[in-house]
Amino acid sequence: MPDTPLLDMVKVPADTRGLDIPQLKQLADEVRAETIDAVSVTGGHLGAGLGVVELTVALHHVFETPKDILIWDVGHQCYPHKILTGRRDRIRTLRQPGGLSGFTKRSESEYDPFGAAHASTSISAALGFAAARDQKGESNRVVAVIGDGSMSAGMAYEAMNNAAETTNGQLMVILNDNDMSIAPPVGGMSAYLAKQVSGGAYRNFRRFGKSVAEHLPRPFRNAARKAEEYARGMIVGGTFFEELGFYYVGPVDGHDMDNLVPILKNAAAITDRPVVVHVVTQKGKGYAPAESSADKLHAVAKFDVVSGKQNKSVSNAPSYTKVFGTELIKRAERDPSIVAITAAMPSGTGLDLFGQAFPERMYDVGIAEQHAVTFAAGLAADGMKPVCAIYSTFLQRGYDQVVHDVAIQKLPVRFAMDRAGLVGADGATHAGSFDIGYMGALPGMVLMAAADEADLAAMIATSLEIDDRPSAFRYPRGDGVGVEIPELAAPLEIGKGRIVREGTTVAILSLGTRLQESLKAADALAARGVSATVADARFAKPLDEAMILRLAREHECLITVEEGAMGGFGAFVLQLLAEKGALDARLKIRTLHLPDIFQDQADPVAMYDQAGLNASHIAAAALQALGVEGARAVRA
Ligand SMILES: Cc1ncc(C[n+]2csc(CCOP(=O)(O)OP(=O)(O)O)c2C)c(N)n1
Ligand SMILES: CC(=O)[C@@H](O)[C@H](O)COP(=O)(O)O
Ligand SMILES: [Mg+2]
Repeated sequence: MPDTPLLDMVKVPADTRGLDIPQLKQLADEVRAETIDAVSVTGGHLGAGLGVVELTVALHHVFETPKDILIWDVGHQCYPHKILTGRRDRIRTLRQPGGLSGFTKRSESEYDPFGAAHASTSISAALGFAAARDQKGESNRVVAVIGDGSMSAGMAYEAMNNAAETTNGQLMVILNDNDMSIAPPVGGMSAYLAKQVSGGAYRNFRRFGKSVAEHLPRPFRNAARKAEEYARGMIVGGTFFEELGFYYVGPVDGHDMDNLVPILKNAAAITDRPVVVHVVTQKGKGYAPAESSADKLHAVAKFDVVSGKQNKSVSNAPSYTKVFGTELIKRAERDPSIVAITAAMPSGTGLDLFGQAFPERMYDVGIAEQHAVTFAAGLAADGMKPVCAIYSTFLQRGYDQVVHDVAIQKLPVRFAMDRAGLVGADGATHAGSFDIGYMGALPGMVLMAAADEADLAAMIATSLEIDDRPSAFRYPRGDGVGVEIPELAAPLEIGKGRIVREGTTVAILSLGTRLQESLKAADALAARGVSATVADARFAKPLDEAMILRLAREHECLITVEEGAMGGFGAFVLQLLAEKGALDARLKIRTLHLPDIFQDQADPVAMYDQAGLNASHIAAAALQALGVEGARAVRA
């Protein structure tokens, strides 16, 4: 590599515009090395970013960002983009408290015109920008970069379907086809794209240049018609996109700067209709440990650059995800009607284990949560026991389907909601904050929250026995607390909580894994001479009315604690007490829940501290409610 690193001179994309192709190639090499080094100290998403290094350099070279709009789908591949857009000095704060987000974020930079993290939103957002430019008479280009995996979501088609009649040539969609999602891609679109790519060598610049001619203003077109040959393959391929009114260009080698730059320039010259440029890349490109890894190092812990060895934290308790996967296998061995559905997250949900055991009974529907839910509803309607495993945050994508296709029809779909509560480094976009409210509001829904891994096993058993209505159980990202899990957990009595510790003055009513902190809070209160009962609600719906009314009746103070936003469990308890006339001046109540803000990334414990949901906060809330002096300074 030449002496003077170009990356030291390139602070923002404008600094790349005077570079020639060899220099752009050098810059790409430097950006790739910087990305690998940065992620080795921060952890995060690696494979996707490595796959778009050349594309990122070429896009910022060809388009005048930030005036031209560049929107990354999901945004997990945006680290090279951040390095090139004035954030190289902070790239080693990625996903750290107070540091750079692991995804694109409007508040972080003018080069991030639209935030991401949930997949398949980029074309809709880009179309919005394009339509706005049309309205304002501005001619800047708008570019959306979307991966092949993210093209499996309905939202991408909704936008493609709408594009041709919503804007003229402002919109360009770069389809980043690396033939990977987190796992290998699934579905017809993936097969279609593979066919496009397999149709011979990638198109190159020499032939494409002439084909643009027919899209040039008329005076130039005749000159172009003299050209001996239009690049038929460059134009005719991509029928699917052409039918949607797009001009299809590709497939193009996304690592070949010699062709990528001129092709992007030519595609940018097409202004009479939206353009899709089908770029073929390799996820994990340029880093051997990523290239050889099955998941192309989609997400990594901190690692040693030379060996690729990750410093993964070791715990003697299994993760909740592992417990879910293992328990479901046990149940499926005994019940052939059990089938499992994931929306492109087999390893994240633990269903990869289930899929190995029962390949015919595990469905990966791609990034398609809406479809996953209604597909599960169809399975349930025809007598199967579908377990739909979708992260709490991603289930938001399929909520109307939960209401309309599952709950109203009282279909016994089982929802395994992993990543419930705060998730840490992925920050606000991935927090499972809202499912208690949005699932608990549905008539007939049985909604459970595991306090530990043994509870999770029992809730899986409980859910599988519920055949007359939908049920859901939530559990957090990360490891359990190390309690023993029975070989075959007994199902719970629906709507029944449990008293874990008897006391007299304060009742702490916990839902989910805040139980451990609630018990520590009771100890802290005891040290201050205050006796506390600790109860595990287990069910957010139906509530254990008898237990809750008794707690209210027999204690001076009632504290509810949940790993969810306001309008969830605490609200349900308050509504119950109000309806039963159990709210009176004697009873002092505090509902502890996630704060009414979107919390940025940090370590989960620190985030729960910020949220006021650790033991010291629970104890302080009780003392403050009781009017005890110095309530705030409780050391738990
Ligand atoms: C709605 C939604 N569902 C699931 C995910 C989890 N997820 C993040 S990246 C990814 C795979 C994306 O594949 P692709 O678009 O091909 O990008 P690549 O990683 O291959 O660059 C998935 C499933 C998500 N971010 N959003
Ligand atoms: C980018 C994305 O959405 C996924 O990769 C997500 O970050 C996975 O989250 P977990 O690491 O909790 O499985
Ligand atoms: Mg992909």
